[in-house]
Amino acid sequence: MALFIKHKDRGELRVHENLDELSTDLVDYVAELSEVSVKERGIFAIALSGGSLISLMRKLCEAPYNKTVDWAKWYIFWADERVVAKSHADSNYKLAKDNILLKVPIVPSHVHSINDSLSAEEAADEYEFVIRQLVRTRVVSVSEISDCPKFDLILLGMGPDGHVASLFPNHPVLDEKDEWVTFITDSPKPPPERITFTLPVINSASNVIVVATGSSKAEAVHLAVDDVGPDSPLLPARMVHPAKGKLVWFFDKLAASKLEGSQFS
Ligand SMILES: O=C(O)[C@H](O)[C@@H](O)[C@H](O)[C@H](O)COP(=O)(O)O
Repeated sequence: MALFIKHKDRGELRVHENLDELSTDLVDYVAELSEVSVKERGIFAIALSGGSLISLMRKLCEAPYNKTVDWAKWYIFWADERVVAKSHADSNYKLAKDNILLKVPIVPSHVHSINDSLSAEEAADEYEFVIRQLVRTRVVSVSEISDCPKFDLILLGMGPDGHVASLFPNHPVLDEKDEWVTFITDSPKPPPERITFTLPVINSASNVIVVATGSSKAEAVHLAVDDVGPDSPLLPARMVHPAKGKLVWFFDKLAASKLEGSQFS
């Protein structure tokens, strides 16, 4: 049975028995956020990441969600993208397109993928420019607390090293305060060139979801969530702290097995 825990300062933790249960809860929660956002502002601006979370979102293409979600109101962005052609197997856009976007009636002009004909630096600049236009037209809201866009939902996976989006441990882009979108050319996870939302953008979102599954993520989950003290490594996932928004972690019990006081090992 799933366990939902309100952590005192790390948001809500949802620990699931298996991937099937996690996936059902995840798509249910995303569908709920979409409904609230469409009711409140007529739009749902969601930023996706790459990795295994996309296959966990596939149930969105099935009943009842394929009929009940207001797909015409969805605007899709990427919290991070690999700088490869859109047709390349490594492309996060291609991953989402093949698994979800082609299977539901999303408006093609609402899908904001990066320009794959540019260098990493140019693509990051152009993507930020696109988001600035969409903030002006209120497709994406503006944060009340920072000079940042306020996405309705940013969906993140987490690597075994605690990276989220393309923000890797000890990388200088973790300190970026001014840019909304930046780039790296030395990603430890291939491919090396990527663009990524910065921490101020992630932490200005209305909702942030982090999904982590499998035992290889257990140590990073512990370091990202538990009170580990200043001597432990500060993982990017621990820096995810939406100032006004809601943070929800979706784990399977393997990923949650090293959480303090864990009943999941
Ligand atoms: O493009 C990417 O590489 C991702 O956006 C990255 O942040 C991913 O979400 C994590 O590495 C988790 O990936 P897995 O769930 O596949 O481990």
